[in-house]
Amino acid sequence: MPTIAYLGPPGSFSEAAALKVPLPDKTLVDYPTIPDVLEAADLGHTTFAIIPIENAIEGSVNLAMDWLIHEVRLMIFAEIVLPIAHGLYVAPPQRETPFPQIEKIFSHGQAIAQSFRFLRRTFPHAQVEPTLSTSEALRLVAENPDRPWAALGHRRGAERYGLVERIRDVQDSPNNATRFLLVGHTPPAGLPPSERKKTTLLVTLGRDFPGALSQVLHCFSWRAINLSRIESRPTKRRLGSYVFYIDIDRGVDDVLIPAAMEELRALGHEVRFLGSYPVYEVDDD
Ligand SMILES: O=C(O)C(=O)Cc1ccccc1
Repeated sequence: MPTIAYLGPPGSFSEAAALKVPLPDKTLVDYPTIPDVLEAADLGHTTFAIIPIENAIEGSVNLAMDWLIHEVRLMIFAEIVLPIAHGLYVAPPQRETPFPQIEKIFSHGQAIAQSFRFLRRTFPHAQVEPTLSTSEALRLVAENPDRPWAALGHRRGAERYGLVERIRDVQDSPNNATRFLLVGHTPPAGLPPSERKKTTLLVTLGRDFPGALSQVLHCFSWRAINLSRIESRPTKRRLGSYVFYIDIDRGVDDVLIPAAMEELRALGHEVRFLGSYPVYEVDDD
């Protein structure tokens, strides 16, 4: 049975995304950090890993992107788009603690960023402290019931740790969603067909010259290859040098995408193929 590494402990959004991977039999294994999750799959401790890569409000999850780009050699096999709603949870003894007396609010940096307006307005005096995951924050609050603390996280995660909901839907946009990637070394058998597909490439400019990026984009545009996302991340070799993470809004074909990659290489750019994969938009139920 395939195993999927995810950012734990149980009750995280990553777990909710992993549960939605459309493979009939799977076992989930939790790890404490995103690098640990990716390394588990890279070293073969698990068959796959699932990582959050981009959020509708906060944008890229840089740690996940950078580890995927630089530290492991994994391919992308599927994308799961999960709606994200955060609630504010407290331990049972704090169910009536007035908001101005809540001293600390814990959560993952992404969840804090996705709820920043709410936190500033409703808890201007609270100390906001980042944790490795939202479920880690929920657990911390549950383990310290006598402290006037709260956590932002997933409703089902909060139920698992016996917490009480004080406010629901605190994220700064009702359409909040996160893209998760399923990555591994060997493609899964039996993923169902999807309406949408994507292809992801990493392009590093060979050398910098006026119009270098425009040249790269031109290789796609004249072939009518539509890009749905382009992000630059540091190459980490020196300041000011970037790798472009490029999503194409369709699956790889026999002619146009391979030709674009060949042309980019002939022009002296580095190209890495990260995968061509189905996109599943799921409900969080
Ligand atoms: O901390 C979690 O629960 C995660 O899985 C990371 C995350 C945090 C906030 C939104 C989406 C993913």
